[in-house]
Amino acid sequence: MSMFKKHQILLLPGDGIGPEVTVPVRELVSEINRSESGSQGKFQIELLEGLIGGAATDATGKPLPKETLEMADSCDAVLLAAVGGPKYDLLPYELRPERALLGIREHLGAFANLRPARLFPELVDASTLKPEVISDLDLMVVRELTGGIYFGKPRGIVEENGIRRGINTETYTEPEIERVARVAFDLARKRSHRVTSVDKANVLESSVLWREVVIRVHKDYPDVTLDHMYVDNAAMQLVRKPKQFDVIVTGNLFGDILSDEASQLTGSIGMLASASIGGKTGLYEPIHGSAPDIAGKNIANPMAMILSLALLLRYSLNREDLAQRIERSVSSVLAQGFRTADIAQVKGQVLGTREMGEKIIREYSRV
Ligand SMILES: NC(=O)C1=CN([C@@H]2O[C@H](COP(=O)(O)OP(=O)(O)OC[C@H]3O[C@@H](n4cnc5c(N)ncnc54)[C@H](O)[C@@H]3O)[C@@H](O)[C@H]2O)C=CC1
Ligand SMILES: CC(C)CC(=O)C(=O)O
Ligand SMILES: [Mg+2]
Repeated sequence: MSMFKKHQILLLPGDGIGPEVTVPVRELVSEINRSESGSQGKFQIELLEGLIGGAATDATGKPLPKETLEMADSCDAVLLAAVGGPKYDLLPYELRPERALLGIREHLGAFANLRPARLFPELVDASTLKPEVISDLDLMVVRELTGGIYFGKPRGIVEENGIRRGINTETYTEPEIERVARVAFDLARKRSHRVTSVDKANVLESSVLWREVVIRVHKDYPDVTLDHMYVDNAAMQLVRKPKQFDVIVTGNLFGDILSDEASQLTGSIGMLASASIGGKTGLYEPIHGSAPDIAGKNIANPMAMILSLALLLRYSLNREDLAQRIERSVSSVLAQGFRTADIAQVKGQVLGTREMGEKIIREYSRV
């Protein structure tokens, strides 16, 4: 009988391109298990699957079934593809797929969303910026994930005197800011010791407090340089001179927007993975959504999802070696000239989602 526990990962394919980009992950996990099963091999992964988003609503009437949360709690990590789609857009907020996404992040306590934006050298031509501005780009957006305006109360649509009003509330507490700031400063220590805190402290009290707390926490990190930037300027600076940034720490809404912007610097949103940490169980997701415009066509880029598995191995399963092996496999396939449609603007042979997944897995078995 086996003497070791398999690492359990809960896979949540979700909606739109979610199930498509999940296929290569299942195959890659099989390949990892195969290559780790040697006589020294004590490392095996068991994939469980669950429902979330529109797929869960279709099957159970609820976007975030209790069973999904129970499975998430008992697993070592969760890997979620994407949720949402036009079919669900008119549902009330509590029943929307996006509510389920926020719900699982909150349930897991995954308050720090790390969104690395690293340019694979092979994709310099796919970036929207000139090679001299963009080459070697490697920045990290640390986005607060379980607070801010996506969660603040009051929220809703009310009617007063026949006029409807949509309400959302941006709110941050000191402990919420402090804990995510610490994650950013700790990360900066492992990188180039620079943090830019992004806020809108010229008009928002939540940002005034954000800035105050970040400055206070910074006192514990004298070896790290801290500067502050308003979010409108940061959005501009990201496309003007992105290499001025190393770690960006910011709130939920600003981080959501800035990381999608950063993805274009690296070629495509189909390339960027994320890790949401801070709770007992880590949550890993590509930064993209369910991309209904390309769903079901076998053209979505599976690399963001595959690279999210790499982050899971790095942060939750403590296997930096396997994370790097996946990243090397992606690099190597790109170096051979293979592209998915979203990164094929300039050159390369265009592969479908499945075929790109197969290439990366074959490469993984070699590198
Ligand atoms: N984490 C999640 O589950 C997220 C879910 N959403 C939901 O997804 C749905 C669509 O939202 P959008 O604003 O269109 O954002 P999106 O990220 O799904 O798509 C934006 C654009 O990027 C493209 N794109 C995204 N992922 C790609 C990939 N892997 N390969 C190639 N191209 C890719 C899409 O085709 C689209 O043109 C909505 O229901 C939204 O609420 C949006 C963002 C995150
Ligand atoms: C439902 C949204 C908050 C999802 C999203 O755009 C994201 O987390 O990047
Ligand atoms: Mg987003």
